[in-house]
Amino acid sequence: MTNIVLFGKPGAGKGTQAEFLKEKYKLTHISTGDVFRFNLKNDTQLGKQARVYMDAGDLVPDELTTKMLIDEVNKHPDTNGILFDGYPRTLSQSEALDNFLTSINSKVAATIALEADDEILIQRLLERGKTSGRIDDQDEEKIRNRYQEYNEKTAPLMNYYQAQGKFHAVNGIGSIAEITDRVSAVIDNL
Ligand SMILES: Nc1ncnc2c1ncn2[C@@H]1O[C@H](COP(=O)(O)OP(=O)(O)O)[C@@H](O)[C@H]1O
Repeated sequence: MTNIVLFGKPGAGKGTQAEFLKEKYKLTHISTGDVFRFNLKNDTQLGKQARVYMDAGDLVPDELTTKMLIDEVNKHPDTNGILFDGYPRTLSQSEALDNFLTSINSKVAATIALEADDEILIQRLLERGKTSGRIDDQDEEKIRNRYQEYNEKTAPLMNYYQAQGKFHAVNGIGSIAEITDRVSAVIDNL
């Protein structure tokens, strides 16, 4: 299994790149944000528990998120590899992911970060909010809260993966195809 973690701030383009990369490398794309939104829409137990956090732009508690993630991975026992999008987002999640992957004789092959400037990203999200219907993209205060969550809880993961020699940063500004090429160059060298 070639498992790739796509890393980046809200709006960095993880979901967009994942759509191309999953086809190109025949990977299973798991977006925790998408899974949560599906549960919200269908008003499941999980959706009910996650809603207050998501609507505020806060992270959903680790225990709930990790359980959901493991359930998703277990739905694809024969996959070539998973493209993780939006997970892990805290140190506890990265440790949980490593422990889980070890338990199935696998590991994270690489973490690839899409890098872009905050102000550009906030504008992108506000644009997305006009058409996507996502409550968390329509209010600048909620967006800024997600950046604060990212800076406090997610940014430290860069060191975690750097220490393992698995962290690769890619310039996230450019055309979609250019960025896919940059990410592909990293994957092709693994
Ligand atoms: N790994 C995670 N841990 C905790 N909460 C998460 C995680 N992934 C997604 N969420 C919740 O779902 C929301 C939307 O996630 P996502 O679609 O990845 O949005 P974005 O990257 O645009 O902020 C997050 O703000 C958070 O509330």
